[in-house]
Amino acid sequence: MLEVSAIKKRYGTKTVVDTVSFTVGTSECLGVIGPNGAGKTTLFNMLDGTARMDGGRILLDGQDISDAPQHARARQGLGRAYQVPRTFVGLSVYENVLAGVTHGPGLRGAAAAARTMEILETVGLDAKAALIAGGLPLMDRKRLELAKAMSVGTKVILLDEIAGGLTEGEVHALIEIVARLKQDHTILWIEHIAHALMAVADRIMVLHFGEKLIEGPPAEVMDSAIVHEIYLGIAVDDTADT
Ligand SMILES: Nc1ncnc2c1ncn2[C@@H]1O[C@H](COP(=O)(O)OP(=O)(O)OP(=O)(O)O)[C@@H](O)[C@H]1O
Repeated sequence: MLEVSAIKKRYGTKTVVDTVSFTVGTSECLGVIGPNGAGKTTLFNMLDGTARMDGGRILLDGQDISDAPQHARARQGLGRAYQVPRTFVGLSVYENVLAGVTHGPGLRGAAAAARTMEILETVGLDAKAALIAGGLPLMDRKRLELAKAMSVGTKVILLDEIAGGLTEGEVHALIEIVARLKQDHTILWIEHIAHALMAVADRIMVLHFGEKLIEGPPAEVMDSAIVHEIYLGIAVDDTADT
């Protein structure tokens, strides 16, 4: 569904994403981790068209979207949920999602209304459809952020550290929603909360100074010497003695 080949981004003389490639299929979740400044957000910005690429190619469902503007990528089914929810605070929960299904997949009338309610049910907000978004507690704002990403992202959803700031119980509820979304979407998830990624991701990719260091099954990647080294500062040679 998403095929990324050798994408690159430079700011001035600094290469912040360096020749990164990966593919993610439907009903798959690729977790993305890496220390601060590793290039994770810049990667997402290139995927959704917020940042221009300096090289490489992105195929979405077989179509080359490398030069497509952000709104065109949204129309082709790519949505994104942000760490700090970007809700329209003065609109209702329902109107926030309706705006997405209208502008993304371009639904109208009864079809748009039905899709909006279906999405709200998926994230557990159907009973709160009429409430004003700005008054929701944090977990419900996260649910709404996911709903907005779904409203546009009919095929691919980018999740940008959505579990931040939640209680342990809320993180579990979020994991369940993401697992539901995964059934019929392609998901990329940047997340610092490791157990959330371990629960849903099929593979994890590690970025460091813009380069992809490793990609593989979650347990294998999290136990790898390279991850221990970059997160805990334990040199690979040292671990051999312990
Ligand atoms: N608009 C910009 N102009 C110049 N440099 C930038 C810009 N955006 C990001 N960078 C630099 O690119 C590098 C990668 O940043 P990025 O935000 O993608 O990292 P990250 O892995 O998402 O980090 P974090 O986990 O802290 O969000 C950093 O060195 C950052 O300072």
